Amino acid sequence: MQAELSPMDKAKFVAASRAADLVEDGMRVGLGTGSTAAWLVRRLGERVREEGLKIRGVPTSSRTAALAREEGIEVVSLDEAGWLDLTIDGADEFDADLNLIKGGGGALLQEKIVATASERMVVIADAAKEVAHLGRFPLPVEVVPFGRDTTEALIAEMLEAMDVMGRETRLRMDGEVPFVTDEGNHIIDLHLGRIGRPRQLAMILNQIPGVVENGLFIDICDMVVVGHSDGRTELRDTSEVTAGEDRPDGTSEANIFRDLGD
Ligand SMILES: O=C(CO)[C@H](O)[C@H](O)COP(=O)(O)O
Repeated sequence: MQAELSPMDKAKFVAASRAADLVEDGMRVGLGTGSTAAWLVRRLGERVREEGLKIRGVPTSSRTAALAREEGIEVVSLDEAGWLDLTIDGADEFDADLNLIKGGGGALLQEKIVATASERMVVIADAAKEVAHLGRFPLPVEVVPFGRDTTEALIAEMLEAMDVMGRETRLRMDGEVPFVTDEGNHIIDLHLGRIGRPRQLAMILNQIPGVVENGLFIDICDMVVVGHSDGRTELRDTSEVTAGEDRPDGTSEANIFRDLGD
């Protein structure tokens, strides 16, 4: 099956496989949402079945919860688990400071709550997700349905006042109807092009009545596992860059590290 993977899926697969090796027996693990996180959940399911790995998983969406159960992972709520040892999730973009845009899959609210409740957050991403400046990917903002158009107008006004480059706001649709999140909210995607001050933007967005949460993850991610389509993986954290090898056939050489320097 894996011989048929597209180059991007191979990259996602190797990143997810390498991150799955960070999970240890007894851990309470936040399980991300999206196609990369789905590889992680499948790999953890294999480890549960084959190695008898015992973990409690806290999913970040109903989709991930269903997949984790299918894979035989014990699923618990965040409140049952309390503080988590590790969360592993995908991202739409990451920069050199490991700040992120997330929410392309519409699960940003649970993802941010779960990641924030974790001792450590590791992002798994194909190399195309790395950017010099956040904002090429539309920034998702979760809003309550009540007064949605007014909230959107307030966001647009704020973007103008902040002199943000691109200012297009677009309600996310699911066919003919607005996309609805697991919490029953809607998403407005902000097409900004480049976000000069992500920290400020994240704080200001959340001050607007009607905004529930935004997809900027600032100072939350501790490490990014970057996957390449040739099977290579690299680890990024804010202080160093290291690289290793993984194979897209599912076998792992994850302990081979090579220092890439600056
Ligand atoms: O934030 C997310 C879901 O809300 C995802 O992690 C993000 O959209 C990346 O998805 P994928 O792994 O499919 O590229």
